[in-house]
Amino acid sequence: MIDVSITHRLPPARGAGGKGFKIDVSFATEDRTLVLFGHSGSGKTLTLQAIAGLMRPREGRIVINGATLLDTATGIDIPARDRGIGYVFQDYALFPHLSVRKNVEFGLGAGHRASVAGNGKTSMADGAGGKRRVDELLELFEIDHVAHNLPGNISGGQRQRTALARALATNPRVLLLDEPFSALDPLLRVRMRKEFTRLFAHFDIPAIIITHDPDDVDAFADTLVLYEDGRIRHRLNFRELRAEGKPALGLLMALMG
Ligand SMILES: Nc1ncnc2c1ncn2[C@@H]1O[C@H](COP(=O)(O)OP(=O)(O)OP(=O)(O)O)[C@@H](O)[C@H]1O
Repeated sequence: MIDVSITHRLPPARGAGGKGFKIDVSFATEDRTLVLFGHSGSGKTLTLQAIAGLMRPREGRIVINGATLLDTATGIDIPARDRGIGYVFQDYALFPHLSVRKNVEFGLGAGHRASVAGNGKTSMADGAGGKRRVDELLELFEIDHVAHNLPGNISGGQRQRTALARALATNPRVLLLDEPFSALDPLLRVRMRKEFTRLFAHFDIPAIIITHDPDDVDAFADTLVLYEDGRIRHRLNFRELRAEGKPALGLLMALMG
């Protein structure tokens, strides 16, 4: 269950005119994959940052699978490192000086901190268990043969798999993916979408995905939230629309005008 409600106002950037930016969004779903869709600058990344604890909204409540990560009304604000979030940034944000293996291992350390903070999941950071877990992830993501390479010496798809493996190593409550396929060429995008579908089913973790690409929406959205200028303009239940044989994507395109 993902339940998010945030309100915040950002002042205009220094030297820039205008009113700044106001975000006021609220959505909840029991679905596994929620897609945030909308024009550039509509507030999608700010939403992920607030969920991850990287931005503190003025008012808000964020509950993931029963765990309250933020509730400004009651003063709850779990620190980012203890939220149990697997965040894959648009540019993957891999550590360039660490091997693929060490990047994934880093995730294990974060997972350990989250489990110490009491997210109810088993810790897997230590000793032989940790090494086994890293081996499993490297194999599952088909990056075991490049485990000792630096991120600068692997392909775009391998970089993306490394970032996802690192995020999943934390044993997260939820995955946050910011335009996960935008850095890939079109052919690789098609392949990685198929791989992600397989991996999502394997891990069975709720995911919130930001995208500008209707093909991502088609591949992943159970629920779709359409952002416009810091607000939610529409919410579509893609799972139901698909089940009813309705042209969900056509409906979305019509709504986008
Ligand atoms: N730290 C900040 N200070 C001031 N304004 C900011 C800051 N971060 C984001 N903004 C503004 O907030 C608005 C929403 O930004 P956000 O990054 O959430 O958009 P987005 O929907 O993710 O866009 P994109 O699809 O291009 O990534 C934008 O107008 C942006 O300029």
